[in-house]
Amino acid sequence: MAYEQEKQVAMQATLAAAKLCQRVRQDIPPAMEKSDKSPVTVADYGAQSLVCKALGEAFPNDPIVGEEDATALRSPEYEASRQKVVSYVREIEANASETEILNWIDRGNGQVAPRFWTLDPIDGTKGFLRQDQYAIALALIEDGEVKVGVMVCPALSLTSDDPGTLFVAVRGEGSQMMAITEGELKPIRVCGVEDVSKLRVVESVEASHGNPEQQQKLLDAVGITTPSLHMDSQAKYGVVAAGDAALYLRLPSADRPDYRENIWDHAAGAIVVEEAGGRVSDMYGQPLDFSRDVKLRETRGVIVSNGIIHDRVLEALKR
Ligand SMILES: Nc1ncnc2c1ncn2[C@@H]1O[C@H](COP(=O)(O)O)[C@@H](OP(=O)(O)O)[C@H]1O
Ligand SMILES: [Mg+2]
Repeated sequence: MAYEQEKQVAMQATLAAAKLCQRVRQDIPPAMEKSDKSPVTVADYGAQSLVCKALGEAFPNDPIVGEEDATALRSPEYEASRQKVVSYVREIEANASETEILNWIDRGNGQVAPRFWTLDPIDGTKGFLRQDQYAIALALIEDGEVKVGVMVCPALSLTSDDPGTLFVAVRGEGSQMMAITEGELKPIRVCGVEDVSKLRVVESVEASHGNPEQQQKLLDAVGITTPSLHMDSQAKYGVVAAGDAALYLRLPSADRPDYRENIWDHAAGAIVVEEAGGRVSDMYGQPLDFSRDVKLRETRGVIVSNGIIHDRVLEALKR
């Protein structure tokens, strides 16, 4: 099977990171603030450290484009947070030194290349802090195409009562899902459409990450009457891929017209939905361009669907 080693390493690495995140969340961490004012926690750093360590050992030549870097954490001001990161990582990597842990985080400073990984160690940090949904999202991109994607959603239960769901996809080989406690991968498929009005839709919890008014107008135009489910992180891609929702809408925020989506916020989710039979595009129907930059500069809005409903949504958007 193609990319078998990449798939296995990515799954093991994100599961270890998820274990660290669950452990940190028991302690309800205070958030630090990044220079762009977005929140970050010791779990974001710890998760990035573990995933980059595993990738660095298995694929030493692959750059990693990760969301975090250790610059702030290395400063005297963040001594207490640094010690916490080190202590949580050592629960999993007992012999790791502080220098190694910080260097693993900084392996995520790579650039877009012909072959690279992109990592969001905690996608949905606000959800993580609220005790809601979040995901560890990792994708391998070659020549601009996502080849492997893994998302671990530690708080999501779809097939089991126990929380924790992993999604994985390899290009050309379909998408699979497993309840973390069960550990058995099963193929997943997007849902069909019987009655458009009853389709389930997922949107962000954070209103400022999309455009709730325009999204509601669009749903009215398409004729969907079921109230949307609000969920943080790329878990939204997961529920579309698993057939639990038909549509995920993310229109550009009216307050932040200059905002551009990050590559790590979409790469893993996109392949999981596409390989489950769904479709992912921007609001003009263009595919997301993962070949150029950390920011999806040409992408405006993201529409994720079961495929069947996609053109109808794009048509309504045009109107
Ligand atoms: N104005 C904005 N528009 C779209 N996405 C935004 C945004 N501001 C922040 N985000 C992104 O939204 C992500 C969370 O997505 P969601 O709303 O689906 O939970 C954040 O990821 P992080 O939590 O990894 O920082 C962040 O990258
Ligand atoms: Mg994110």
